[in-house]
Amino acid sequence: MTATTLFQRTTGPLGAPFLLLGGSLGSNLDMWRPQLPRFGDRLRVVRFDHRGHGGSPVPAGPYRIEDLGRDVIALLDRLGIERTSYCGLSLGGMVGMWLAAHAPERIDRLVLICTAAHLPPADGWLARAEQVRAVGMAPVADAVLGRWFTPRFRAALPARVAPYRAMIAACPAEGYAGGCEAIAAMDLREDLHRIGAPTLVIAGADDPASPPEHGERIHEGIRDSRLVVVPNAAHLANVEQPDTIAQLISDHVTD
Ligand SMILES: O=C(O)CC1=CCC(=O)O1
Repeated sequence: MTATTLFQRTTGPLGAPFLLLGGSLGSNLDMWRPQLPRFGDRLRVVRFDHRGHGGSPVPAGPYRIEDLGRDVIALLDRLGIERTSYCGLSLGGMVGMWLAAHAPERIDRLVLICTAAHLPPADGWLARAEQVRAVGMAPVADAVLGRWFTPRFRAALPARVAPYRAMIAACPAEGYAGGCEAIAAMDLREDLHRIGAPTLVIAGADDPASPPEHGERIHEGIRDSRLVVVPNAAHLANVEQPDTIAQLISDHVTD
C-alpha cells in the first residue's frame, strides 16, 4: 500500500536530537502542546498527524498499524531523518512499537505512553468504527473525553479540557474509524521481544482506556525497558501531568 504524506510540524533548535511525537486516536498534533515549552531547546521535535487525523490526508479505512508505521518511515525519509527517538501515546505508542520492531535502524530511544500491544475486544472497536461512520464524531466526543481525563481534572479545569473536546469532534469520522479498525486488528505481543531500543513505558494510574496492566505487559516483553506509573492521570497523561511527562520523556531521550 502507498504511504500517506503526513502533516507535521517541526520545532526546536537545528542540531538538537530529534524526537518524533505520535498521538492518540482522535487527536491531532496539538495534543502535545503542553510538552513543547517544557522541552525548552533540548530537542528538535517533529509532531505529526496519523493518516485520517488532523491535517493529514484521509484515505478510506480500514487501516493497519503497519500502514501507520510505514507512513512514519516515509515521513522520516521526506525530512531526511536517518534515526530518531520516538514517543507515542496510545495509537501513537502502537505505531512506535511497530517501528522499533520492524525498522530498528531508524529508532534510537522509545517512549510508550498509555498504550497497549493488544487491546481486545475487537468487536468493540469495530462497533465504534461503525458508529462514527454512521453518526459522525460529535456524539462520541463526551465518551472519549471521559477516558482521556479524570473526573477531577474535567471538573476543576474545564477551560483546559474544552479544546480537546473540539479536537475529537473535528477528527474526520473515516480517519477515526480507520484507526479503530487498526486497533481491532492489532496484536504486537510477538513484536515486543524484537525491540532493542532503550524504552520507557509510562502508564496513567487512572487510565480506563489502557490501564497500567498493559504497560506492565509491554515492560515485561521489551528487554531494555523501564515502567513508570504516573498518579492522577487518565489516558492523555501528557495533558493532565504535563511537567512529569515532559521531564520523563526528555530525561529518557537525552540521557
Ligand atoms: O478509547 C479511547 O478513546 C482511547 C484510546 C484507545 C486507543 C487510543 O489511541 O485512544
